[in-house]
Amino acid sequence: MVQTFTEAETSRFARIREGEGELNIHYNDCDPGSARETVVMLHGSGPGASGWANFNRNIEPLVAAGYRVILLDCPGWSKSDSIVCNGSRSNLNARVLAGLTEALGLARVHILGNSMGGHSAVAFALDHPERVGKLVLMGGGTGGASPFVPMPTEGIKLLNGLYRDPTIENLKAMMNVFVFDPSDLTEDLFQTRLDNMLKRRDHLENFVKSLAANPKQFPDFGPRLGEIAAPTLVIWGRNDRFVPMDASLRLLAGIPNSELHVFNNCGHWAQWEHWQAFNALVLQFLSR
Ligand SMILES: O=C(O)CCC(=O)/C=C/C=C(\O)C(=O)O
Repeated sequence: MVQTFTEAETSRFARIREGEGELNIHYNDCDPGSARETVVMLHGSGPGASGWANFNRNIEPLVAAGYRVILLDCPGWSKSDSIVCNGSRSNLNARVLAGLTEALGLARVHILGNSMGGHSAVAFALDHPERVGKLVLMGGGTGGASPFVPMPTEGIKLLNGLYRDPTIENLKAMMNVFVFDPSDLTEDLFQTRLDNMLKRRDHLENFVKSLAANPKQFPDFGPRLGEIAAPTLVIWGRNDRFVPMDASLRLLAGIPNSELHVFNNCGHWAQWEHWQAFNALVLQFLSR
């Protein structure tokens, strides 16, 4: 029988040191009870994003395969403390991930990062190589300009605009660019996402302040990708209008032990748009 989980029953908090203070960090812990390995999933930077919202189609198959799945809500999202990030948000998230894995006694984890989560996974792998098993980078992994697509991309412009003016119309405009086939997006999904956004206007305001303080929240790790020894699966949507597919080629070229899978007819949310094939791909990669 497939074990099912709810957000509420898996909801946890941990206090993580950051600088001179502490952050109250929310995460979901989906533990089958007999797991030998842990997969940490890191969400993207959109308004109202959370681990659960990004990865709810990916949790149960991984738990059914025996993995403990932890969904970290980065500072500035969901039920975690808010923060103004004046430096690298990729490295801030990596420090929080380091604190959480230490608090949970996890010496080594696999990391599945979506967009900003991918950038943060790479930052963590560069700072703590001994604590990374395998990496799955999906729609992210490094900042830096595309040689082919005008930046900021149309998707990022809509994302930044939504932070400034959080309306259902602007949310729909962003989400319709987010995925290749918007027909799968429901009014319920929009409303849930809008409710999550409006519950934490401090997150919205602080993201705008962070961008003003440092427009390059996600550094270009290109020169350091060769340091990553972890086996890495890069997954992208060919029709990604947020972080263009050529970023996947930079990751493939830079990370020595990496491979790339591109989903056709897929936007920026491969783990949601093609979830069955995505889950099978990830499980096969992790099991090797
Ligand atoms: O700007 C970047 O490089 C990262 C963009 C990003 O992380 C966007 C992700 C958005 C979501 O995952 C979401 O809104 O659910």
